[in-house]
Amino acid sequence: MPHAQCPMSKTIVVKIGTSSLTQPETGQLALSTIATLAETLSDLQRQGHRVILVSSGAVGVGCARLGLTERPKAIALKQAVAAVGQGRLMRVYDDLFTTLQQPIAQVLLTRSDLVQRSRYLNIYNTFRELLGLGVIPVVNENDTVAVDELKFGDNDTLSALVASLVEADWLFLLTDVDRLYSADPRSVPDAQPIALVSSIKELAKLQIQTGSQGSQWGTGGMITKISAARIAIAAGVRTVITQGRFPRNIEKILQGEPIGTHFEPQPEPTSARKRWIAYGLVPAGKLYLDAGAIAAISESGKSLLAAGIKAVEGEFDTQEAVQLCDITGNEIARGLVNYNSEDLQKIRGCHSREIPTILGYAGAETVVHRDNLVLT
Ligand SMILES: Nc1ncnc2c1ncn2[C@@H]1O[C@H](COP(=O)(O)OP(=O)(O)O)[C@@H](O)[C@H]1O
Ligand SMILES: N[C@@H](CCC(=O)OP(=O)(O)O)C(=O)O
Repeated sequence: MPHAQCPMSKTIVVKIGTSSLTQPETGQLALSTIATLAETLSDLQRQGHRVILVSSGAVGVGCARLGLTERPKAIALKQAVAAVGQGRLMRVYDDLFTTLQQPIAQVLLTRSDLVQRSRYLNIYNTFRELLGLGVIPVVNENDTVAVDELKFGDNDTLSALVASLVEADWLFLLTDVDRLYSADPRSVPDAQPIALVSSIKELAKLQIQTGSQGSQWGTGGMITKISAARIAIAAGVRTVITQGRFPRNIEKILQGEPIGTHFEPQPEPTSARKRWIAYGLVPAGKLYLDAGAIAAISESGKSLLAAGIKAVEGEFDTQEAVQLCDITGNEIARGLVNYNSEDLQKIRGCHSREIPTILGYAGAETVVHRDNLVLT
């Protein structure tokens, strides 16, 4: 979020996971970590930076409050527990930040808040006002009302979307390991630490193993942090994975110390509208493309034509978002379609000039125009 007054001031999004906010043995709050985090973020705010905290912990704290020893699996129970924990969590944050004279705000988001462009922009305006007022917004998913089909699912993704929305300079993903490794260091003792990932291409080459899940209370494990980093760096946000137990490291990292794993931002960030298409919208279907179409969209920056579509999956309307995949289902891009799924089933594989005869009307020449297409 640009700031007219001070060129040195940065927009910083910090995400802290349940594994750092709670003590692993008891599930009780890790008070010293939270207090140091509050001090660090308040100091950064006072130095002129704009700070947003994305905090997990509603479910973990709710469980501790209710004496539950395991993260609930049933959705209704999880939503009820989150309602207990979120209030408790905010109470703790507000006590600590108030002691430090730092106002905070609670912002609870659901996936559907980002789908509609007007709501997406509205959230942007709210963040801008809060940051302009010197407030630190404390963001979480609104777990109590979120439905499965429309969920961020994990706060790593949420924090990357928030960082992209506000065009942050930095995203810090605080967790219970000191950095990213070539494999899960808990199960692979000789896993190699990774200090720097300089591009999305390099990330693919590293072939990092992440196992299937995270710690006992965490949700996504390392895999969601890596995909969050991809979203953030595509938006031009420098991303760091580092240990949550030492929040003061955030200041050291900002001063240039090589702590944690750094992901360099893409030099030419994807435009705000394309970021909304790629990550704000929820794709309603999939188009499977042949090799020629993949080369055309990914190497030559061309629009997608019907001729390159091998198969169509899902039911969607015109102007909805779909995933563009290779024949095995790997996503390459996302885009807004100019035809609904029913019409696409009829014209897939056909030349554009045949479309009016097949459909009985002259539709768009492209299925996804390059202005509405974004490589993921
Ligand atoms: N390649 C990897 N490098 C580092 N940690 C990994 C890796 N793969 C899996 N992990 C695991 O991910 C865990 C952190 O994820 P998670 O428990 O979801 O944390 P949080 O609650 O901070 O979101 C670590 O405890 C670690 O065991
Ligand atoms: N919204 C959930 C957190 C989901 C989540 O991503 O948790 P974590 O892996 O600990 O960051 C909560 O507040 O419990």
